[in-house]
Amino acid sequence: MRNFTSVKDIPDLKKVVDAAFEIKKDRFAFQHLGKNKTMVLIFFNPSLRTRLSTQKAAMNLGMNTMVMNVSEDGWQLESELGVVMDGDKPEHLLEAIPVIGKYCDVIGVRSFAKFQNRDDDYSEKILSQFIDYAGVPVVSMEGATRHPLQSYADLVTIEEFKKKERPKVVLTWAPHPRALPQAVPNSFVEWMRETDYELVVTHPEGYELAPEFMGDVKVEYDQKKAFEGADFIYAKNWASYSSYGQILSKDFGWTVNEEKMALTNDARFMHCLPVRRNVIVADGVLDSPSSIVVEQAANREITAQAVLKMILENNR
Ligand SMILES: NCCC[C@H](NC(=O)CCC(=O)O)C(=O)O
Ligand SMILES: NC(=O)OP(=O)(O)O
Repeated sequence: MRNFTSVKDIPDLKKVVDAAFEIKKDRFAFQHLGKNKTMVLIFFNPSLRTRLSTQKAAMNLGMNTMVMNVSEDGWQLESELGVVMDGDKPEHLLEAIPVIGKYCDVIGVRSFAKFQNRDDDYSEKILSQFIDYAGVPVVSMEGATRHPLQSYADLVTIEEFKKKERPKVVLTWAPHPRALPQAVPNSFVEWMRETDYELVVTHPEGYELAPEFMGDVKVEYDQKKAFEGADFIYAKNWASYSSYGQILSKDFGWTVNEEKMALTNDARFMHCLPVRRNVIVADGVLDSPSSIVVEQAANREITAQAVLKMILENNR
């Protein structure tokens, strides 16, 4: 594996789950791999978990890390090709990316969907320029259409907490005041489809995810029906794909609450965080023993480390 931007970069899903559990046993056993290696983490958008867990993962492997919030600390970067740069952006990605690549051995990039143009977002315009011009391996720390470090941690968390071989996993849309990207749900579905779990997606009409991610995954428009017998409830808001970037509903009838959780098979509650309390999910669920959101976030360190370990081993 050179770059990590989707589940398709993973050669064998079972092996990477085992690799994560191996790291969990002793996360400092591979310090020799990263000695004198540097990771640069570039953020076009805010972060708490990805920033800290990926840095920690790199440090566990003996790497040095440098973090840059491009939107605040650096020159504003132009990404359009062939433009006359007489506006507010002093530097082009075409120079910035290879320069960053000269200072490090691995680059992590976070660049969310901009919601200006669906084709630009779904072609991963920024992330693919990093892959083309960096000269070193690139790890997605949430692109426009996927959040693979999150999904890998989600999978490991389900493996840790599942009580039956083939759990029923439900991805439910929930309301939110802002338009959020489809990266987390797309990616979650993409990873879950590689397992033999029973996967059901539930959302209001108009919130269908891109067909390339959904394939033949079952959509149940009745949220309560979807919750019946579920072993895991994964909540997330996303903006519409078909009416691209639009908020079609803020219906609090979709908030995950105790009454709905009672329909499940004593399900565990998951969310990638940050989560808006009493909008996405009621306090009563988030503060109950069924919530595993903190354990899920803790696994971000483990799976980021597993990814970096694979990259360091393969690019020696
Ligand atoms: N990295 C995990 C989620 C990041 C982002 N959430 C957010 O932007 C939430 C912001 C807010 O709640 O206002 C998303 O949905 O893709
Ligand atoms: N879940 C997640 O990626 O969190 P951050 O946006 O805080 O990094």
